[in-house]
Amino acid sequence: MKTAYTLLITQEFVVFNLAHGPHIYLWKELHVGNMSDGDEQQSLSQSIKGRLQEGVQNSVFKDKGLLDPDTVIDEDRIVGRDQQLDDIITYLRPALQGNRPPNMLLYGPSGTGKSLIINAVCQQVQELANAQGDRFGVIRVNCQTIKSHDRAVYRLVESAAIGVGVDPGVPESGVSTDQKLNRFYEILSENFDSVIIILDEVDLLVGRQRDPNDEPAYSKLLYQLSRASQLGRIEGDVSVAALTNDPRFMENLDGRAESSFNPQDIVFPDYDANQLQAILGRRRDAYRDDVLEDGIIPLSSAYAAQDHGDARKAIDLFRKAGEIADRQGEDRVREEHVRGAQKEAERDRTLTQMQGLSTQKKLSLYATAIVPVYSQRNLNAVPSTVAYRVYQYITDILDTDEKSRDSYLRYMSEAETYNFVTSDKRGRGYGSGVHKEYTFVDDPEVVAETLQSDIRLEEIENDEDLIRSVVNAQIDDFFDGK
Ligand SMILES: Nc1ncnc2c1ncn2[C@@H]1O[C@H](COP(=O)(O)OP(=O)(O)OP(=O)(O)O)[C@@H](O)[C@H]1O
Repeated sequence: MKTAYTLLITQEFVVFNLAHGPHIYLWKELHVGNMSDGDEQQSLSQSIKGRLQEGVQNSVFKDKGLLDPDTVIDEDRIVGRDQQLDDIITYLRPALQGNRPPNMLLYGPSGTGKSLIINAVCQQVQELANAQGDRFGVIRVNCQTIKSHDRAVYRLVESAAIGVGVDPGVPESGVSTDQKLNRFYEILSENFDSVIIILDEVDLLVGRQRDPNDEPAYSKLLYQLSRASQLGRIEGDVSVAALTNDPRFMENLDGRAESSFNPQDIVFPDYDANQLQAILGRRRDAYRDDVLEDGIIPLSSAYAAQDHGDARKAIDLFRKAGEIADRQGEDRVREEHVRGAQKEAERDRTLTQMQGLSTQKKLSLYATAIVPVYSQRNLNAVPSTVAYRVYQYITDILDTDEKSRDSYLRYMSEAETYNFVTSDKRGRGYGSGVHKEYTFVDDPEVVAETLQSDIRLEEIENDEDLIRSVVNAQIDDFFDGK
């Protein structure tokens, strides 16, 4: 039965004048469900459920998991990489014949399939080994966030222990690294005939180096693991597969580590736009039938190909475009959604990289970015002279410190090392000298927008027309002036 009441809603309180006196609720509390036994609550739940279901039913995705960065895909979705597959199959075959596979070094830029291919082959070896009654194990550790050699050893213990369902048997701290290493060898000896240790992003395991000449942690670890196997400190066969983006990785290894690790190299080159299209094509069924416009896969691939052919990036764009379509309640994924996804990705990258810059550096970069954005001419490269004058004008309206032209050039060199811009020197004809010009790696509009909110430049929003005319006056002066 419904209760009769009158309602008074203020900004913060809701007053129910019930028969037995007023009841006052905080408006916020009420929103999260204080009327737990009322019809209103039921209809609110129904409406939330309805909206959730509507979101699921109307989604453009059929199997979004296929575009999840961590999904292990079936073999039939792997495109190309035949040479790398052949090599790794050849190197790992001995594991099925009672012999030790060689150590391996897989290198290539990020998103080129290193983890995918090694994991796919290891999975098959594991299935075959199980079928013939051999105990083959795979221990994976991503070294990206591991800060020291000791921590890396503990992570190996932990990963091995979880894999075989035993207690790590050593605490994370309070015992020596050697004790942890011994426990690791013990777990391996007791549980496996053959083991592959996959060290992903191995070059990031640098550890605490007091001196730049100190041996990096990865060098020490690779030495220990390869020696332990050679010296028989582990009963079964142990091989290490190290994955890295750094083609010069071996140059940084200590001599002893280099000679005991002594890996077989497997190179993973960049993908081109056609290969990326094929990779996305095999995951097309992540989407419902007929929701993808024709240009979606080529455009996502083209953007990712510009960025050294990173398959992860192509897949991310392909997924984010669908997420944008869903957010906008549209039933088709259009090219505009891919462009939106690319802008979001650039904005994220810009934001992350900008965190290290000081306000003056950000201002210099902002002044440079708005030149092509506001220019009436088709301007790809920004002359430093124009950008510096715009910088001066902006510091003037903001009433902030104005740094010298040399400082501005220095800040921009730093922006170059962060890969926001590339620079070139260009002559302006006989007797006119040489000037420096900057080209933005990402869309300068995105860089300018991101910087504008980051350094709270809202106060110059009102001066936008004025700044636009200053930019164009400076450009005209530079190109047409004497
Ligand atoms: N040849 C391929 N066929 C199908 N999918 C691929 C292929 N190469 C890469 N991918 C997909 O791209 C994404 C990135 O691949 P992967 O993680 O293997 O790259 P990586 O080279 O190990 O990168 P990183 O160096 O950053 O760790 C994964 O989702 C993977 O499934």
